[in-house]
Amino acid sequence: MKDGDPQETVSVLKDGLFKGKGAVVSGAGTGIGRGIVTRLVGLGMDVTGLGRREEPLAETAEAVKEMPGSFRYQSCNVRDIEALEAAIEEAGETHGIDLLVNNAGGQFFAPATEISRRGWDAVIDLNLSAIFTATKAAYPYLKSRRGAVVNMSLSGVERGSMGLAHSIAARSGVLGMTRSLALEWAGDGIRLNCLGPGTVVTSGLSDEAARALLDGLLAATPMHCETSVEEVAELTAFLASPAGRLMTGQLIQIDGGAHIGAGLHMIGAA
Ligand SMILES: CCCCCCCCC/C=C/C(=O)SCCNC(=O)CCNC(=O)[C@H](O)C(C)(C)COP(=O)(O)OP(=O)(O)OC[C@H]1O[C@@H](n2cnc3c(N)ncnc32)[C@H](O)[C@@H]1OP(=O)(O)O
Ligand SMILES: NC(=O)C1=CN([C@@H]2O[C@H](COP(=O)(O)OP(=O)(O)OC[C@H]3O[C@@H](n4cnc5c(N)ncnc54)[C@H](OP(=O)(O)O)[C@@H]3O)[C@@H](O)[C@H]2O)C=CC1
Repeated sequence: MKDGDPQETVSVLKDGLFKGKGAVVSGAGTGIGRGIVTRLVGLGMDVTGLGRREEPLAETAEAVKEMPGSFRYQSCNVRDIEALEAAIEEAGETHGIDLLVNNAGGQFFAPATEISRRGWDAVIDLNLSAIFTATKAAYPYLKSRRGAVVNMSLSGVERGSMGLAHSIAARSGVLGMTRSLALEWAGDGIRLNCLGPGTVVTSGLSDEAARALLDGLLAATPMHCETSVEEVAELTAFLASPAGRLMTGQLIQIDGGAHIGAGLHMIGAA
């Protein structure tokens, strides 16, 4: 994003759009999650943020405190089923859930031969099972508001990716689950979609190995660009807005064409 302030540049939704609406965003203390919270609260939403560490969540709270909506947070490990269910219920009872953003996620980068069963389970728990738990727990609240779910996925999830067998398996599972629940819950007016960002330069991609791959990733992206946090946030808000009313069961890739080029799926091949 080269022109002007990124938020200004990509903001197309109208002020006050989400006044009186409620959301839950996981992974709300950093990166994409913080960007989504910032946009939703800016549009007037009351948002509960989840994450394990309090400090980054408190920083998000500080960043949005003057904005039209509100932000509260709870320390919660989304791999702890009971804690996650309790956090969703509390948010639902406090401000209702018009939007659930399952954004917390991540993985380590390793060839399949170096992924232990515990490593596999950790990545599947975080990137697949936790999303099912949160979405199921949010169902009654989503139903009463005819709400929406946005599941954070990866660009190129429908292709394989070297070094990411566990994560791609989990996120492919989320895509299948998203489409299945889009069918099951369509009659309740609940819509579910996946977003597939390309390369977003956040603290999650700041280690040395990731930085070393970044240039290659961007070179292999047809539009030769990163995806900004603000672009992912605006699209998330769009999907929850009345303009997204007929969109459900979709994977929307916001990646400068990476998924149709020699993008993320070729990571490690270079
Ligand atoms: C580089 C370029 C990237 C480039 C990658 C490009 C990706 C595309 C874009 C995606 C970007 C992002 O997702 S950005 C977000 C990135 N942020 C993150 O990924 C942070 C979140 N990640 C995590 O918390 C961890 O990776 C995760 C494993 C999921 C959970 O960690 P836990 O603390 O619960 O688990 P641990 O106790 O540490 O480990 C559990 C098991 O996993 C194994 N394990 C952990 N790390 C391992 C590793 N590097 N290689 C092998 N095995 C590993 C351990 O050995 C354990 O198995 P045993 O030894 O058998 O006991
Ligand atoms: N950056 C990128 O290029 C891309 C990222 N993505 C995906 O977007 C999402 C956000 O990534 P990004 O912002 O870049 O990375 P970050 O590492 O900054 O964000 C991950 C967030 O998830 C939270 N989290 C991780 N594990 C848990 C857990 N067990 N319980 C609760 N919260 C947890 C972390 O908080 P805490 O550690 O405090 O728990 C952190 O806030 C992830 O799913 C990522 O895989 C997808 C495509 C590209």
